[in-house]
Amino acid sequence: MARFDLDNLVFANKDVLREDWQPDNLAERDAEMDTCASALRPLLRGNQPDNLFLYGLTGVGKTAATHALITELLDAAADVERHLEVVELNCTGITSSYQVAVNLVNEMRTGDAHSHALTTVSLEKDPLPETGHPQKRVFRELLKDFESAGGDVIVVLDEIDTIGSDDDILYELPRARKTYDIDVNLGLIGISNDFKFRENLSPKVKDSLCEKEVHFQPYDAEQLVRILEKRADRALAEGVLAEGVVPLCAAMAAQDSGSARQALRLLRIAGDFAENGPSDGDPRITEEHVRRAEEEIQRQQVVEGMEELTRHGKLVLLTVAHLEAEGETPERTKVIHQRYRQVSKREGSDPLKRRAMHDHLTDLTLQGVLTKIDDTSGRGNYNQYELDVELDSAIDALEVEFDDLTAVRETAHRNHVL
Ligand SMILES: Nc1ncnc2c1ncn2[C@@H]1O[C@H](COP(=O)(O)OP(=O)(O)OP(=O)(O)O)[C@@H](O)[C@H]1O
Repeated sequence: MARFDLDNLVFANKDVLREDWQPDNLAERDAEMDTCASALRPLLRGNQPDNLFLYGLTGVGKTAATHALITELLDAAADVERHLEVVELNCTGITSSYQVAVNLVNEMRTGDAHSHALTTVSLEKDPLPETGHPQKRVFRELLKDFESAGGDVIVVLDEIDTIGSDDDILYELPRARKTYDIDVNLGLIGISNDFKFRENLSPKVKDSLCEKEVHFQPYDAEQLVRILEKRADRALAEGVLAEGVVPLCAAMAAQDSGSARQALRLLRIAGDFAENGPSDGDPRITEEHVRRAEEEIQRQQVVEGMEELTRHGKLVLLTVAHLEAEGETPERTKVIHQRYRQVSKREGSDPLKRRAMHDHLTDLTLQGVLTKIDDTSGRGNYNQYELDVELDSAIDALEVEFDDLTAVRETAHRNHVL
């Protein structure tokens, strides 16, 4: 096939399988969207809405449902001739209420406000500097801007957990009508995948932000099949899907996380393998492509996770990879530490004490690279660790940091674990 030949492609519209594609009708989230709609409906009659807090694990449709809902609400507001403005902020990297307020102001004031999926306000005012004002003053500016927007306002704060305990804004915004005497109905939608953040909210914030809480449960395999089928219909060329591919992507994602993002990613990467692999002019996505996609995703995950690791985190992972190649995992912390000391010395690093090394085992477990197994057999209670990713993926990722890992691969082959 010529390099840019457009015949025999797997994808009809690959964008439909991408993360930022907004489905017209969001399947499988009717109940959650109904609850949210009932909280926001008062706006259509010029009344104060209930604030909403949407939470659930990653990839379960919180943001997609919010976008779909706001689109419906804006249509309904236009029908009854009510002026409604929306400001959306993704709080990733924002760590304080002050920064949230400045970013909201600038979201409304700078020309690129509409680059956000939802934001509809666009004021022609100078942006605020990121620092240097008292917090109260920034809050006041924000509320003045809400008034200047000329209608009622919905503020969407996605990934709101990044502000941690610096959460004044979640208390101030819902009270703004009273405290700052502004004549705007204001609805706040907070979105988070951090369950601890929700648990740790102070009672006063909980009362105001979480007037209605909506828990998005992980999708099960059947739901993921229906979600994938809808998107695959538009994304893929006719007849390219082998039977069993969608159920396999759905089952893998349901078993692991219940995330639609993960299921879509599996299908997209499987499609890439099918489109770019040998096909005799008749490409088809097969279950084999899905399995390769899963390995590829895992490999990427480890590589990404590795980038965040310190040198000692990497040495700990290398140690567990050695043990895995020898067929010795799961293994206890004590033994891992003994091997880690040897590995560190060989790699020219001073080994950490056992407790400090154990912190790295915990971090790697939280990142999903290792699994911890409680061993209560025999005397005492031990933690054991093993890889939670394919050994092959871990070695690939480790090769970025360490020179020659051929010996680990050879050991793994000898022991039939690769
Ligand atoms: N019910 C659904 N139907 C179709 N696509 C969906 C559905 N739920 C989620 N998706 C898709 O899955 C991807 C992830 O969804 P979304 O960003 O809404 O998840 P989230 O719960 O907000 O995750 P995070 O907490 O990581 O931000 C998006 O591409 C979204 O379009």
